[in-house]
Amino acid sequence: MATPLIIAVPKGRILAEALPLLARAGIRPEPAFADEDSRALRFATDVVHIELIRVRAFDVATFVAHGAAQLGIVGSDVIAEFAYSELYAPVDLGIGHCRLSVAEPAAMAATDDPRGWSHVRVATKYPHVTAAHFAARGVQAECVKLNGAMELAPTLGLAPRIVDLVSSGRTLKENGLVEVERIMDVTSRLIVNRAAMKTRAEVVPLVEAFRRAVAESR
Ligand SMILES: Nc1ncnc2c1ncn2[C@@H]1O[C@H](COP(=O)(O)OP(=O)(O)OP(=O)(O)O)[C@@H](O)[C@H]1O
Ligand SMILES: O=P(O)(O)OC[C@H]1O[C@H](OP(=O)(O)OP(=O)(O)O)[C@H](O)[C@@H]1O
Repeated sequence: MATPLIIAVPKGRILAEALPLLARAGIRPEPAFADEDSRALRFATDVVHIELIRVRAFDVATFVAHGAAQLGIVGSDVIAEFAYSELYAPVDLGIGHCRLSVAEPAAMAATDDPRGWSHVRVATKYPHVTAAHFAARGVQAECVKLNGAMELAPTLGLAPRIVDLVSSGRTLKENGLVEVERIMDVTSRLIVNRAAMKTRAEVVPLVEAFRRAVAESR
């Protein structure tokens, strides 16, 4: 029997936006895939030999980089944070729009000038992107790694600033923070394992199917 082709898809907010794109690319998973209450992690699709796995957003890149999955759907924030050389990101899927930004308490921002920073202490889920961003402009960044709820860090004294994803800005506002610097714009991408691109004949036609699906949805 042929080895199945595995596509890694993040659970959470991207899943809902990814399902119509997958369908347009000709891949319809078994119903349990869209059911967030299901405890299954590996799902059949209506395409023989194509299976989906549902993993955490940050783990999609790791599964694909190591060849455990051949393709994946993941935010460009995650791709930038890992910078795996084994990953190729050929299609911008146009979903999961947000931005990665530096934020700080509104009272602090009133008198703060980012051009005067020489050292910053930052709470973030993105220590590598954060350090590289600040290093590029000669600022040393000391990062406190968190996996969520970064917005709590300034008021609780963990770090005066945060680097986190912003979309509507509601989370910042409700926690008394304001955006002071934008690091990158983010959308979700189709990622492919570079070796699989060469060794699995099904990969290139699938990439083209996703490209067409995105063009049709515009
Ligand atoms: N507010 C947002 N608006 C749009 N896209 C977002 C937003 N927040 C996150 N994303 C995108 O969705 C991806 C997954 O984010 P999500 O918040 O679902 O993951 P998470 O809850 O942090 O994941 P996990 O629980 O696995 O740690 C991010 O990597 C980013 O690309
Ligand atoms: O600007 P907004 O529209 O408020 O969106 C920003 C929020 O969205 C993301 O979190 P998410 O809602 O995914 O929660 P989580 O990180 O705790 O999973 C991000 O980490 C911010 O907290």
